[in-house]
Amino acid sequence: MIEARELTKRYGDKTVVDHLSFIVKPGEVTGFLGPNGAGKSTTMRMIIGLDSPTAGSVTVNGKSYARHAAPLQEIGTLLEAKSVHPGRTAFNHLMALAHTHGISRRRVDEVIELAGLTSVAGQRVGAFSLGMGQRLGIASALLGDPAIVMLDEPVNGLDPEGVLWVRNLLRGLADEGRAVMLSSHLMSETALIADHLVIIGRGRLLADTTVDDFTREAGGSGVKVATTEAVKLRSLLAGPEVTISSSSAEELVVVGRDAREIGVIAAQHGVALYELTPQAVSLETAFMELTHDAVEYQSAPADTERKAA
Ligand SMILES: Nc1ncnc2c1ncn2[C@@H]1O[C@H](COP(=O)(O)OP(=O)(O)OP(=O)(O)O)[C@@H](O)[C@H]1O
Repeated sequence: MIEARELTKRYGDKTVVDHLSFIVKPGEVTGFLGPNGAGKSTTMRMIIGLDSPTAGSVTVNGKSYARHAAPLQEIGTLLEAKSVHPGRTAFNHLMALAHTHGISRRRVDEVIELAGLTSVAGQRVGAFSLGMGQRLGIASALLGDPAIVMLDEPVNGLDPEGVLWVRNLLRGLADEGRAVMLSSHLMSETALIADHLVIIGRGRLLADTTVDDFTREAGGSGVKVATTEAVKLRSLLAGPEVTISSSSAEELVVVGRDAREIGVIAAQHGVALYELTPQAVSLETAFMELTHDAVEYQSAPADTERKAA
């Protein structure tokens, strides 16, 4: 378990992480989301003691990271720009790490296989593609068989097969009872892997929720119905919790009744429908709306860019 309490980091007069509290629980995948510059990497660096908090605290399995005698066995991490000696082979890199923690050669072979690196284990890391480097980073994170796995942007640079592999691997690790935390700036990808979401912007907590709740809230913007009998259908669907708007003579947008209910009412009254479409908001759109005011690097709208060009 990771527990952050009022975690704060300032660089000069800039507050990069601002009174952030959250829990990463065993048996769950926690997605740590935020736009570029939100403070995700800084928070992760503080979790493993690479940066010290200006205020607040964070513990890993009940203690600060530095107080664990064998931290690799508590928390396995993949942080961006991890330093790996380019002249070493993948096998030697993992063996060197294993030696520092008394981890057996057998475990090194296991993680090489788990990460799909068997055929390239004897190759120099400097010649690795971005995707192979990510796999090696994940293999390193799993070396100590840790109860917590924390990965910064683990699908960066991976091809679709690699993305699927990470997704299944992380799901499997959580199902074994481990606490899994992964950062991302992609909501849709994270929603496929995570159970729990911690969303930050400008270092502050914007939402601590579940993927199910976030998806449900993002989806509730009505059902579009098209029929030649719009006036009749409007009165059939009316109700105290129902709002109906109309953009043309044959179209209604109904909020407060789902598509199934509307279809059944229309059929019972012999009203023919030629469209019945739930107006789902994409997860990415909902995420962008949530984080909009907290985006550090706003891009100009596309048409402004065109005019400027
Ligand atoms: N050593 C530092 N000195 C000064 N400012 C820093 C330092 N490290 C990070 N920052 C600033 O802190 C903010 C948060 O950076 P951080 O890398 O934690 O964000 P992030 O959410 O991981 O972003 P990204 O998705 O782009 O990786 C940024 O504005 C960054 O410029």
